[in-house]
Amino acid sequence: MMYKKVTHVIFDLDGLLIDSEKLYTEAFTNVCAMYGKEFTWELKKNILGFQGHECAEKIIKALNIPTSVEKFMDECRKEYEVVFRNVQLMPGAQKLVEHLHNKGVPLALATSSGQDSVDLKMQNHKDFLKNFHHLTMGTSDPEVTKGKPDPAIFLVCASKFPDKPSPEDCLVFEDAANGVKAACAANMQVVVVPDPRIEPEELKNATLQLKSLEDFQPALFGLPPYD
Ligand SMILES: O=c1[nH]cc([C@@H]2O[C@H](COP(=O)(O)O)[C@@H](O)[C@H]2O)c(=O)[nH]1
Ligand SMILES: [Mg+2]
Repeated sequence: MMYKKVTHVIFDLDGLLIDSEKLYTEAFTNVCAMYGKEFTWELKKNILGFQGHECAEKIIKALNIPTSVEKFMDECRKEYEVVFRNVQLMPGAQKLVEHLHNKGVPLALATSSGQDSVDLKMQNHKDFLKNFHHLTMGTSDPEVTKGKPDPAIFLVCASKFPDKPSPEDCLVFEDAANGVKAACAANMQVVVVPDPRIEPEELKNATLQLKSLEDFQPALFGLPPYD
């Protein structure tokens, strides 16, 4: 078998389980436009999967926007209140997560976001969150000393399962290149479901690349198959 058997699964959130990356893009586009600047894919691809303050820093610097990180983030937060009212789950997310949970596979979330942001984005998906044993939020958790691509978030997340699996026992799902790097650095296998515009070179270390979560076959990693 090409893939190693796992017992625990860790999911990224934005762009992987929920269709929020296009909403972040909408928010950033609007805030940049207030400064007469254009938020492009070239910029987006460099901030994908990073923590909020890192995104703000990179945008301000790249577009030479005359403002502070704090002010820019405040302006973004106002946009988030609007765009995140109706966040949709990604195709296949509910089916896969509920299937694994119902079969007794321990699941967790590891997101670069913070608590406020997760509360806002998941306001209509509270039942969905009950499938996860715990959430590790990079921006809110002091144990996560560095954001992705550092492996800290995945190692901290794995350590919060009661039976303390080793990294090799954990399978990560990601959409972003820096998340793939973080998972590899944590010594975990990683399934990537990327934005199709990401260069293949950036994802070459992923264990498996899929177009959609709907295409995932759990048995490949020794997980219970769909009935
Ligand atoms: O306060 C913020 N939190 C999160 C993001 C976004 O969230 C994504 C990371 O979240 P996750 O690790 O769940 O993919 C990033 O791509 C970024 O677009 C952001 O912009 N601002
Ligand atoms: Mg993501």
